[in-house]
Order: sequence, then structure tokens, then C-alpha cells
Amino acid sequence: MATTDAISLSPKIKRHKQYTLVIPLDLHGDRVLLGYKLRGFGQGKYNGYGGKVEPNETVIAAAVRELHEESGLLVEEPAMIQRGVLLLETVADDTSPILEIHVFTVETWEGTETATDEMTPHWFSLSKSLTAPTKSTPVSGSIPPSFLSTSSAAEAGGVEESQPHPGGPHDLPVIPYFQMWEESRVWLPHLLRHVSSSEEGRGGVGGNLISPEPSPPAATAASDGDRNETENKGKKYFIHHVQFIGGTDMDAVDGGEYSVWHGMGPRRLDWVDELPIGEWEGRKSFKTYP
Ligand SMILES: Nc1[nH]c(=O)nc2c1ncn2[C@H]1C[C@H](O)[C@@H](COP(=O)(O)OP(=O)(O)OP(=O)(O)O)O1
Repeated sequence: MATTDAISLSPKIKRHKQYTLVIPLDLHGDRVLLGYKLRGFGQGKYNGYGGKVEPNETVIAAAVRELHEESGLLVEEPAMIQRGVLLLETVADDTSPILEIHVFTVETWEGTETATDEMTPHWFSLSKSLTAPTKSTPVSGSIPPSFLSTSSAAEAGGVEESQPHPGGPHDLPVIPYFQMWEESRVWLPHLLRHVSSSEEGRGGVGGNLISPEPSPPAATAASDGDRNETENKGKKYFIHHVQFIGGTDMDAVDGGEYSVWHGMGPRRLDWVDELPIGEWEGRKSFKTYP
């Protein structure tokens, strides 16, 4: 509980750097699409699709553009469902901006997911990924070993289709939360449960594939906002504030270099009725937070 109450983002004037993050969901197929990042910021991690919001670009336009550039999927702006915002701050480096990452899901698109020189697409099971595994929970063995290295068909100059899973959606692996950005294991299961429970009300994800909402492990529940899950029902957006203290990611494919964006410190996850997107749209430079 202390972790959720302790945070206060820097009262100093800090630059906000805006990013987008889009997670394609195939609800009827009970699948979530993530990309394995081959280069740049977050190399060697799985993540949604996104990037920096360019000057004079809206957040939603950037989300559409980055999704297309990195995955080949084409969506219209109205199909982007805004789900929340990550406000990530590092206290390990006073000069780093606050990363303001706008999170969207999409459920309809044109085109087929395609490997690019930046991301390789991989489908994961939605219903099996509603709780973040603990460190000791084995990640499903069905992730091909080649996915765990930075070598890929894209690097070799080819285009790699996502791997077929002959047995269908039931065979898809759990999201490899420990190969994602550290705070993803907090907010992503929340988001997936939120989407799944809203879908259940509308007839269910993947027909009747969805299992009953699981109880998260008690230890993480109190500290990561799950205690409010019942009262959060009906609220549409999450805001996840995290401070990083800096550290070495021992799970990283690159062998664990020190990063100021590692070492999750104080954090809180709130669900809200409204997201002040208008307020955030113009916040690309120095502003006082909050
Ligand atoms: N801690 C974090 N948690 C998270 O979930 N996503 C993060 C994250 N830190 C960064 N990201 C995301 C935001 C964005 O989608 C992506 C980083 O974007 P990039 O640096 O690849 O931007 P661009 O695609 O604009 O870059 P270039 O193509 O290199 O110009 O990683």
C-alpha cells in the first residue's frame, strides 16, 4: 500500500516527451498482438506499437502512423480506443523528461501484421494473460527460442510472418511480461481484464473462451491498485504514474545494462472517468507537473 501512496511526481519543471503505444486486440480470436523490438529504445523487449509524437501532430495521428509504420496495420483514427496514459519519471537522472505514453487498443484494422526492421509481430493469448506471472511462473514454452534473441528474418532482410499456432488460439503463449518494460506487468493485466470484463458484458471474448476474472496474487494486489478493482468498474481510463530509481535489468537480452528507466520505485495506478487528453495534447515542452 505504501507504494501507491508514496508517489508524488517531481514538482520541478520537467519536459514531457509524448509517445504512443497501440495494442491490437483480436477479441474473437482471444489474441493480443505485440511486437518484439529489434532496434532502438526498448530493443529486445516485447511491447505494443508506437513511438514519438512529432511536432504539430496529434497524439491519435501519431498512434495511427506508428502502428502502420511498425506493423503494417492500417486503422482510421476513430478506431483507436484510448485506454490510458503512462507517466514515467526517472529520479536517477534529473535531466530526463517525463515520458507521457498514450495507450490505445484497436480491434479492427486493414492489412496483415508484418515484420518490419523495427518490430517482429507475435500473437499471445488474451485470456491466459489476465494476471502478470510472478518470476517463478514459467512463461509458456510455446514461444519459439528464436523469438528470444535479436536475430530475426527482418535483420536478415526478409519479412517474417507471425508464427502460426496449429492448435488455434488455445495454444498461444502467455504474454512474456518479464520481457517487457518493467511497469507493463502492472498496467497491462489491468487493461486486459478491463477489456475482457467489458466484452463479457457484450457477449464475451472469443465466444466463451474467457475464464472467470482471476484473483490476482494478494501481494501485488494491494500495492498495484487491484484493491480498487471493484470500485474502478465502469471507469474508462487508467493513469499509471511510476518513478524509476535506475538499475540493471538482469532479464534483458542485452545482458542487463544499467538504465535510468529501470528499478520501479513508487507508483500508483488510478482509473478515471475522463482523461484530460485536451490538456495533454499541447504538452510537449516544459510544463509543471501536476
Ligand atoms: N517504460 C515504457 N513502458 C512502455 O510500456 N512503453 C515504453 C516505455 N518506454 C518506451 N516505451 C514505448 C513508447 C514508444 O511506443 C516506444 C519508443 O518509441 P521509439 O523510441 O521507437 O520512437 P520512434 O519510433 O519515434 O523512434 P525512431 O523510429 O527511432 O525515431 O517505446
